[in-house]
Amino acid sequence: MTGRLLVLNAGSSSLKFALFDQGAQPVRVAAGNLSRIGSAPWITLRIGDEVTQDRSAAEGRIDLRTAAALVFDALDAEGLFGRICAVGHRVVHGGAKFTAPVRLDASVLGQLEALVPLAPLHQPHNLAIVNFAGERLPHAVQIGCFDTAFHAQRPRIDTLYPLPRDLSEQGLIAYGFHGLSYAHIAARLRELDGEKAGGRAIVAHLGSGSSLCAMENGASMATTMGFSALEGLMMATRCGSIDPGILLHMIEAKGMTVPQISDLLYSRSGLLGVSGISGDMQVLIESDAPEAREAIDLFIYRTGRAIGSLAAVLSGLDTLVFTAGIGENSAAIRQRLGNASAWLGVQIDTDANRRGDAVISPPGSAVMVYVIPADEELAIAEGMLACLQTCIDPGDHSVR
Ligand SMILES: Nc1ncnc2c1ncn2[C@@H]1O[C@H](COP(=O)(O)OP(=O)(O)O)[C@@H](O)[C@H]1O
Ligand SMILES: CC(=O)OP(=O)(O)O
Ligand SMILES: [Mg+2]
Repeated sequence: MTGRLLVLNAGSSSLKFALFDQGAQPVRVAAGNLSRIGSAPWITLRIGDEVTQDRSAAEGRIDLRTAAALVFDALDAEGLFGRICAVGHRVVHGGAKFTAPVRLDASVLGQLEALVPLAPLHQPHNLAIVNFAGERLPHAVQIGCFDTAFHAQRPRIDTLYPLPRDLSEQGLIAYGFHGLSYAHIAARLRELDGEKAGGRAIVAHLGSGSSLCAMENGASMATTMGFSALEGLMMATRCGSIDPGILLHMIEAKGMTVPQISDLLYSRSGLLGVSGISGDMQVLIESDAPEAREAIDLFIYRTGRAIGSLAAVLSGLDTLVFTAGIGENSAAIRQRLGNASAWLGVQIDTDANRRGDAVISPPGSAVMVYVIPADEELAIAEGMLACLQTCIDPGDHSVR
């Protein structure tokens, strides 16, 4: 009997999880999501095609370690806890060093801990979940797969900031994130379009955290997130790109401390900050408040502008892909971003978009527009298999 792979994908508003049978290719046997961890935690679990859990998971805000405990309990209750031989984790920041899946031993974990200040909404929670999984499944191998890895080979010019050279050499460069999602989308585009993989493509990963990736034949050429997961698009609670002069003003004129500024930029800005209501796009869409409307308008404006900027990197556009929570579920946001990108040749078929079809551009349009579900879990499971084959002896799970 083969072992099973448990995948844990901690995002800023959710803990997604999946169980795969180990084989030449990973075969998914169960999957679920503990969403809205910051407001009203809700868990869904699907085994095969059957939804076995779809319920409130806790009262009010929980941390990710608690979320992991709830997920482990849900798996246990369904009898899915045995046979897990490896746990794969989405680790948001791999820095300059970790550009491929790696076994999470004490030395690696120490190095990843040092990157916590660069991704405070994610990295500490990722590592807390690794520790938790190690306690609950002490015999399972733990493997980290990195959001930064997919972007590591992109042109150097896109990684540089116009700062003194010695700072770039110290690692103050743009890393880019959401790479596990982009790797999966690139693989799907390759299935749909062969080696061209959509040619000059922009992938819009619009979730709680949002970013864009410009791809050429499936390879990352440019991306909107940078040194940290703060840069680029306006997000649920993160500001995205702002004038760094604002930070100087906060420090000099307002006397704000580093933790106060960090809290402002990561947790009190974006859709939440502008609306004053919520960082959840669905809540804002359903609201009549003018502040909610303005927050959505700003999200569209800035995302549309960024699509234009990445199209300039690609010198044109053949393919546009929407993915992640907002990209997959909101026809209204897709329509508005399509309209904002009409000058690039983007057209949206209103009915196909409303139905959420896989292709939402009309036949014969200059730019193919797809909706492709994010599947970071599959990208992680594939990374785990590669790591188990290359760096771990399958016999005893010890490092070769
Ligand atoms: N039907 C919908 N309309 C608009 N936004 C939606 C819809 N469904 C989900 N979302 C948004 O998707 C976001 C969560 O996306 P997700 O990719 O799961 O985030 P993360 O992985 O960062 O936790 C939430 O902000 C939620 O509002
Ligand atoms: C990197 C990042 O922002 O991830 P998420 O969208 O899952 O919060
Ligand atoms: Mg996510």
